[in-house]
Amino acid sequence: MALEWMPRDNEAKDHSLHRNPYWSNEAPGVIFEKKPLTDPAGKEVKGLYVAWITLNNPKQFNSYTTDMVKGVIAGFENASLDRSVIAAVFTAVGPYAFCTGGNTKEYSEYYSKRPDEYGQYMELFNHMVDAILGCHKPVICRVNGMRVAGGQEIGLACDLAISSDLAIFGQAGPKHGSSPAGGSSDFLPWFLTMEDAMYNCVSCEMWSAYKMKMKGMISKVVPVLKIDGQWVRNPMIETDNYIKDGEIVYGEYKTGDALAEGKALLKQHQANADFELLDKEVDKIVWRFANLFPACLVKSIEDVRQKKKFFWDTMKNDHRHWLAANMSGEAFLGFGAFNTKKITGQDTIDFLKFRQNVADARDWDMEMFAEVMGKPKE
Ligand SMILES: CC(C)(COP(=O)(O)OP(=O)(O)OC[C@H]1O[C@@H](n2cnc3c(N)ncnc32)[C@H](O)[C@@H]1OP(=O)(O)O)[C@@H](O)C(=O)NCCC(=O)NCCSC(=O)C1=CCCCC1=O
Repeated sequence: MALEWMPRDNEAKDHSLHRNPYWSNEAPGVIFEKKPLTDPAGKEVKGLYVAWITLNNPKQFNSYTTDMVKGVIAGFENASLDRSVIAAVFTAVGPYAFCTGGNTKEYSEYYSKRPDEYGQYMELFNHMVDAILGCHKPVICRVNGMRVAGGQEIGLACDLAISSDLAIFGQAGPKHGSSPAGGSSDFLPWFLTMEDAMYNCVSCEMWSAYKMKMKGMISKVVPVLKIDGQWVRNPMIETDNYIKDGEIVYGEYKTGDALAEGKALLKQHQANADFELLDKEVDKIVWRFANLFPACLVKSIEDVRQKKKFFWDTMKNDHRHWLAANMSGEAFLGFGAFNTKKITGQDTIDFLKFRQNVADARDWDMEMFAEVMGKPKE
């Protein structure tokens, strides 16, 4: 006799935390989808899914608004708790950007000079990073375009990145009034050498996908331009040569006429980018994961993730407080300058004048701020 006599409740419970209030197909928003798992021949596997969490704000380069942050949290928390989900894919709409971070319009027009409001926002932002790092499914960043600022931070929180070769990677904070304290300063030194992490974090220079692949920050780069039926690698980036005149040129921007030609070709074709190869690579990884023991897989992933979490968990509350305070000073100026670039014709402040004012121990009042901001054009 077995144990049939023991009372059992066999009705499957619903563990999903969220009922999609922050998901929508309307931009700006976050799209949450459960796509069927497919085998290498493209055949659907019954009852198993991949959760796709898609940032949908292409007009503003998929920057996340406050409500979108909530949508991302809901997406990862539901994916984590869904027993039919194999992996989560984090991506965005369109051929230009995965994400360029916080929405600078919201930052400038609402959060600047409201430090407590921004502190509350940062709690949501930190929760978004925690939801990615805490998702009990493998998380793949499908980098459909540039991954900049907070976009780089939420991308680095993912377990693996597969990238379009048109993507660029970097930070924008020190140029536009913030610091890469949404994860990059904690994660990047794990991905790159300390020297590279330092420079990429602070310089606001954008590095190509090929360069980042070479440096080990992402898993795979694929072309997305298909011209006359042929895949064409990013025409602005050197990929055919490794060394020129004793310098590593692979992954660097071309120069002179070659760069101008590349730019023109990109301008002509980027809008019609084809993500077939990108999706194939994502599917390949998901299929590999689907054919591993789920518990052993996620335990292994979370053991590696823990190293990223170590510094993030140590620093995240401090980041929240500093970023809140900063919203009344440099962030007011930096995001204000970027947000008013169409009014003034310049997207940054006059940094040297600002430093001169600081050197003269000037009060940080609106008079001093006005001296360094652009002026409305006639
Ligand atoms: C370098 C850029 C990312 C790309 O430059 P470029 O290719 O020249 O494109 P643009 O013409 O600048 O941008 C195209 C349109 O998109 C709008 N846009 C771009 N990014 C944002 C954004 N983040 N929010 C809102 N709108 C955005 C841009 O205004 C253009 O619109 P238009 O109407 O003119 O067509 C460059 O775009 C850039 O530097 N963007 C700003 C990046 C930025 O500062 N992000 C916020 C950084 S701070 C952050 O993310 C943080 C995260 C958590 C921790 C704290 C924190 O600060």
